[in-house]
Amino acid sequence: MSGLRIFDDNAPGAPVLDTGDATEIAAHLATIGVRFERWDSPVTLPPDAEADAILDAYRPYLDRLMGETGAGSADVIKMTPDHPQAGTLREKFLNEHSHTEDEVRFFVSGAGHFVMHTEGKVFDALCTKGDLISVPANIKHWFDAGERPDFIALRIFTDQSGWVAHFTGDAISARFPVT
Ligand SMILES: CSCCC(=O)/C(O)=C/O
Ligand SMILES: [Fe+2]
Ligand code: NI
Repeated sequence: MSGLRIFDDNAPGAPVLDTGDATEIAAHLATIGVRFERWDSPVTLPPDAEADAILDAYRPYLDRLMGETGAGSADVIKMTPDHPQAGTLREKFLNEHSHTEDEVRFFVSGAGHFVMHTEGKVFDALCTKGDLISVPANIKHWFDAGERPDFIALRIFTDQSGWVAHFTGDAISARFPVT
């Protein structure tokens, strides 16, 4: 189930809000400019579907999203517990960073935490199958799907160079473990 916990950024372990209600999640995230939607999409795919088949199946949704956001490209990220780069990618995404474009992701399956750090607060959004999240450009954040990541997500890019992160050097994610 999707969820949201909000903390003061100097008080890990003591959430000021903890909810699993999608309407409440969306409303709280909207206060920091984050778009969150749960999509009841009719798409069904075999668990071993290739990236191209996933992109094709979601093409109508992607076209609409890309039209709305002005994005130019989309890809699929698929993480499994035995992915050879699971550890390396986890380290990379766990370091607090920002992007110069909105980070738009749709969870086709599985789950992961997007954690935003802004206005003296930490917003830990647990995204699960069917969730769309858009983290605005320049908001500090990190991502964690744990030691055994298991998710497929669509990623939508405006930046022609693909995934470009600006790391803050703050080790805050170690103080706010989410998995
Ligand atoms: C679920 S997509 C992988 C994470 C990612 O691209 C990112 O920028 C996290 O902040
Ligand atoms: Fe990011
Ligand atoms: Ni978790």
